[in-house]
Amino acid sequence: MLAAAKVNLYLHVAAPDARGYHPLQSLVAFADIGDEVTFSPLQSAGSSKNLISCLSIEGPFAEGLQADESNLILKAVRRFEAAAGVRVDRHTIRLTKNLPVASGIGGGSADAGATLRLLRELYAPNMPDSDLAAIAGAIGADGIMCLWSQSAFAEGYGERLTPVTLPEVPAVLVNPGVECATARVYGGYDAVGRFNEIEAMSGFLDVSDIRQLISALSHTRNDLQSPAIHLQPVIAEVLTALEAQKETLFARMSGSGATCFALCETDEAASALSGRMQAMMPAAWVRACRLG
Ligand SMILES: C[C@](O)(CO)[C@H](O)COP(=O)(O)OP(=O)(O)OC[C@H]1O[C@@H](n2ccc(N)nc2=O)[C@H](O)[C@@H]1O
Ligand SMILES: Nc1ncnc2c1ncn2[C@@H]1O[C@H](COP(=O)(O)OP(=O)(O)OP(=O)(O)O)[C@@H](O)[C@H]1O
Repeated sequence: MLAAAKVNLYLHVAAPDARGYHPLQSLVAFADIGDEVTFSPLQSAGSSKNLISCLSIEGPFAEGLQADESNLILKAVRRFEAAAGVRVDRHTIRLTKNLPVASGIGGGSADAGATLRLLRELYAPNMPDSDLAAIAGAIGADGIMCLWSQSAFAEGYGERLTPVTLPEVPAVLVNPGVECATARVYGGYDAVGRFNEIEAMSGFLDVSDIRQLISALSHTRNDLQSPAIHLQPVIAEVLTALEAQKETLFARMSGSGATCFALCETDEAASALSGRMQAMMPAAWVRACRLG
């Protein structure tokens, strides 16, 4: 099951509430690339004594991620077991970690979301969407959007979703290989103390092609881009490099960073841009994809 990368096409953030959480408004889209979560039946049902041993992690970003209770996949399993009143003991879980960790494209939330979709299918097919969403939302602010992996306006703290139809857009994702801890980036936004208002955005409801999308995006921001650059200045280098390329129609950082995205007219343009960015930044993670 694909655990699709999430891209915040824009992200408007208001002042924190009493708990320190930030009301926001974002347009999120999902890529056709991501991590892979696979469930395999155990040889003898019920033979797993310890679920920790049932999660294995492989792939280019496996290193540094623990296959223990700190992993969002096992957090999803635990919460699902409690909500459904079942024991998840008939399968092993394999995560192929293709997405960089703590990179603003929701990898951990997407892994949890893919896990929950598979768990429902295999262990509680009658569980309503609302129950599954409640589990995903308890795991993180991006949990519900990454559970459904559908383009949407996200409001509230990221949990209130309005589906939106976007054109499929060729894109390039670039992560410079530095981690951005979400809480630190929000903390940097608070430290500056210049908070934006969140206005209703209607310009995206009838977007049918990439030009209209970019025109609507030009009136928006990612309010976390500046505090993320303050923490990791290399993000500004990525954006400058992307903006200087002829294939780039629009470039911005996603989420709390450090991954940046460029939107392109065609798949060929995205592929050419991806190749050139990788040559310019050999240590970076660079991928051409489609957002939709
Ligand atoms: C930046 C975004 O990715 C945009 O979609 C999200 O707002 C963050 O989503 P996430 O990574 O799932 O966030 P969580 O794991 O729930 O929270 C991490 C930390 O981010 C901060 N946080 C998160 C969401 C939000 N609306 N306001 C916040 O201030 C809190 O300090 C929290 O402790
Ligand atoms: N399966 C997982 N994949 C990635 N990170 C995980 C996973 N399980 C736990 N984590 C922890 O969660 C934290 C956030 O990782 P993640 O990759 O989801 O961040 P992100 O891409 O910045 O997400 P967002 O865009 O939602 O802020 C990391 O510090 C990581 O150690």
